[in-house]
Amino acid sequence: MSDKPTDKHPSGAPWRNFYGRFKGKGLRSSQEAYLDEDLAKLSPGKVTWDENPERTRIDLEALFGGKDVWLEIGFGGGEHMVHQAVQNPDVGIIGCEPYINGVAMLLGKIRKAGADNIRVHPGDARDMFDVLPDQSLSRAFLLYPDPWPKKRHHRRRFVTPEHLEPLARKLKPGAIFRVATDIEDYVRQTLEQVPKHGFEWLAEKPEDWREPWHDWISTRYEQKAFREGRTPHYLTFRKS
Ligand SMILES: C[S@@+](CC[C@H](N)C(=O)[O-])C[C@H]1O[C@@H](n2cnc3c(N)ncnc32)[C@H](O)[C@@H]1O
Repeated sequence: MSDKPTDKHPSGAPWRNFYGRFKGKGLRSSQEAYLDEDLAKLSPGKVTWDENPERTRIDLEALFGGKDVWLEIGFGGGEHMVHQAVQNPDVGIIGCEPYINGVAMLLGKIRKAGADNIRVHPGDARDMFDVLPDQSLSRAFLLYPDPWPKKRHHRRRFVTPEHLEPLARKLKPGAIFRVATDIEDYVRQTLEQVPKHGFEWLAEKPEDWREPWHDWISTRYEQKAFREGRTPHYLTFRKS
């Protein structure tokens, strides 16, 4: 059975009532329109459901016609994802973000750029790990993940086995995983944890973290980090 996106939730309420979590300012009416009109069309959720969870998978061939597939985890306002989509029309990009205001911002940017190679999951990246085929992604981005600064909250960080193990399974051998963070202790945890999951840190010298990627565009969160005097770190890993 296939799960077709429809214009309305079965209850008749607009989809935006069911996506993500609301946070921050209310949505402008134009943003509500983006959510109502565009989100169902941009869903990666053409999942073939099966009683066996191992066979419940997204058909990426149908979604992107055989293009390389990249994943952005926590796209915030979506500026980086739209930038990459426009620069790389031969790639299909799936973005995950539970922050509904961010999803609405992204949809506005997709309309403006006219990008047709983005699909949006308005929720947790772990939902995608459940439905993506293994070894299907050639790139993943984790850009300024939530820092969880208190020590007792470090286990909530994305760079923990709970997230890294399924992410590693979804990446192809040779795939690239980029992590940007402005938190030194996050760098420590990333360099400690990510290599345990079959990734090699691609740094010729330790200070290579200072250089942004050649195709980088600064994100909203990075701009905030600069304003508050924090230093970005750019880490690149390759999946073995
Ligand atoms: C600090 S913000 C950075 C946003 C954006 N990448 C940037 O650089 O501006 C971290 C984002 O990750 C999202 N996030 C947190 N946990 C997530 C998860 N499990 N799956 C997807 N997104 C997540 C949050 O909602 C938040 O928008």
